[in-house]
Amino acid sequence: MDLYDYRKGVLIKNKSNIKIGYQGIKGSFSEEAMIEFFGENQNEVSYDKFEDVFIALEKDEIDYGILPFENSCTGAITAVYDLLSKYGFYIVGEECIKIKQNLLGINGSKLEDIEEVYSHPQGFEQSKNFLKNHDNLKLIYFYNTAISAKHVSDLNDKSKAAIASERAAKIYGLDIIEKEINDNESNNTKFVIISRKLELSNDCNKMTVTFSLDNKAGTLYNFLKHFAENKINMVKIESRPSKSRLWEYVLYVDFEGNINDENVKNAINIIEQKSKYFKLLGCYKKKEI
Ligand SMILES: O=C(O)C(=O)C[C@]1(C(=O)O)C=C[C@@H](O)C=C1
Repeated sequence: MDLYDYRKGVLIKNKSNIKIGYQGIKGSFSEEAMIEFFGENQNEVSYDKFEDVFIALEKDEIDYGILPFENSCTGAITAVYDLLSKYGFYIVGEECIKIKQNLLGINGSKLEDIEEVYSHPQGFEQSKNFLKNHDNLKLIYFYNTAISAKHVSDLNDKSKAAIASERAAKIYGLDIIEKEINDNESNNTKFVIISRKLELSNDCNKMTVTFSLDNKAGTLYNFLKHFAENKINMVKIESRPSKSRLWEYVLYVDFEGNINDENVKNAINIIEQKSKYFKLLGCYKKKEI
């Protein structure tokens, strides 16, 4: 496909009167990331599962979805990569928020009372050290950290706790039994804003492309050298099983630049010609932290 075909995408998103979908309920980190990116009082729709956000976008029920993409300690949220490829949507923005996990219980409950803890798998994964030191706790995997907090509040039982944010504690009237139990102090999650259409603008300074490789010696080097030769700063590579052919992979590469930069055009033109499958997933504004 000629690079210029990509410009059929919408130019610069119009942020008024839009419907935004996220996974979870009020008090989830996804909702927090949505507020950070789009601002307060948006026309928001919440869903139980990541895939529900994709389905809603496909059905035109929402204009954008916001989903977690990578945690600074636990790595890629691979389910979201796979859904992005399944539904063929685009990345139009990114947000990054600091994640502080807390052990929450109903009013008056103490650590000694807790027997069962509810959270999203990421909540447990990010609080491994705390949980290792309290291995009597039974962990119950739940859709989302905030849904866990609400559930504990509804159960109104001193033996139940949730791992979730301070904001979720406030919203669902829970006490913080143990503050900031995440293993790493600089625990951040990057979120992507997804859309049915590609959006391009001159102030975009980060891009994501996805492509597949032949399983032959030197193929990856032969692809990646085009980034180096064009002096492009690559910021991330993620590899996911292609799912259509056994032991074949699809690469997701993030790099700095804009689709209109000559060096970017050179590199991605060559990579596109050489790869069996290629897609420009997005050209968006990098979140500076
Ligand atoms: O459970 C939430 O509150 C979410 O928004 C989901 C999610 C995730 O899937 O990674 C988002 C950010 C944090 O890393 C923990 C959980």
